[in-house]
Amino acid sequence: MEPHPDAPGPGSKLPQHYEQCFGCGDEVDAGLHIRSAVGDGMVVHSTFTVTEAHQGAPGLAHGGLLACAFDEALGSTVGNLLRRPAVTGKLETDFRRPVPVGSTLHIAAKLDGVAGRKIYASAEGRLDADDGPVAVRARGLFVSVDFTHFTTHGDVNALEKFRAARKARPEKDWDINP
Ligand SMILES: CCCCCCCCCC(=O)SCCNC(=O)CCNC(=O)[C@H](O)C(C)(C)COP(=O)(O)OP(=O)(O)OC[C@H]1O[C@@H](n2cnc3c(N)ncnc32)[C@H](O)[C@@H]1OP(=O)(O)O
Repeated sequence: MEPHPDAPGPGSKLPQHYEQCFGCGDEVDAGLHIRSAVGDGMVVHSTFTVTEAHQGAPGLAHGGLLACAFDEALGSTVGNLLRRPAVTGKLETDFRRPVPVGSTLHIAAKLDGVAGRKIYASAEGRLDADDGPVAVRARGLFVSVDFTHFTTHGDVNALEKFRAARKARPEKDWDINP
C-alpha cells in the first residue's frame, strides 16, 4: 500500500484538521491538542500530553480520553495518507499501563490495509519517548464515506467554518469535495 500521490511526505507536520476537534483543535481548551507528523511509509506519529483536564482516577488519564487520542491518531493516517473522508466504525483499545498526568504519549499509527470501503489501522502509544514503555495499543476500522455523511448528519454552520479553514490552506484538499 502506498500513500496517496498528494499526501504530505515523511517529516511533514500535520495541521489540526478542525479547530473545534476535541482531539486536535486549538479552540477546545480542555481538548487533547494532539500534534502529528508524517512518518515513513504508512505511519503517522502523534503526541498527546496528559493534563489535569484529562483525569479519570486522581493523577491518571481517563481511559475514554486515551481512546479518543487513538481515534484521532488512527483517523489522521486515513485522512492524511489516503486523503479520503472516513469515519470510525470500530475502535479497540488495550490499556497496558497507567498514563500519568504530565506524561506525553508518543503514538505511532499505521495503515494496515484497505478492503473496499473498509480501512484498517493500528497504533501503539509509548510513555514519554518514541522508545518508551508501551502504555496503550489500539486497532481501528474506518469506513469511507461521501461528504454527504457530514452535510446530512452534521451542523451546517460548523461545516461552513470547516470548509473555509481548509480552503485557506496551501495544500491540496481531498479528492472528494462537497
Ligand atoms: C485529516 C483527518 C483526521 C480525522 C481524525 C478524526 C478522527 C475521529 C474520527 C471519528 O471519531 S468519526 C465519529 C465516530 N464514528 C461515527 O460517528 C460513525 C457512525 N456510523 C456510521 O455513520 C455508519 O455506521 C457507517 C458510515 C460507519 C457505516 O454505514 P454505511 O451504511 O455507510 O455502510 P455499511 O453499514 O454498509 O458498512 C460498509 C462496510 O463497512 C463494514 N462496517 C461498518 N461498520 C462496521 C463496524 N462497526 N464493524 C465492522 N464492520 C463495519 C460493513 O460490514 C460493510 O462491510 P462490507 O463492505 O464488507 O459489507
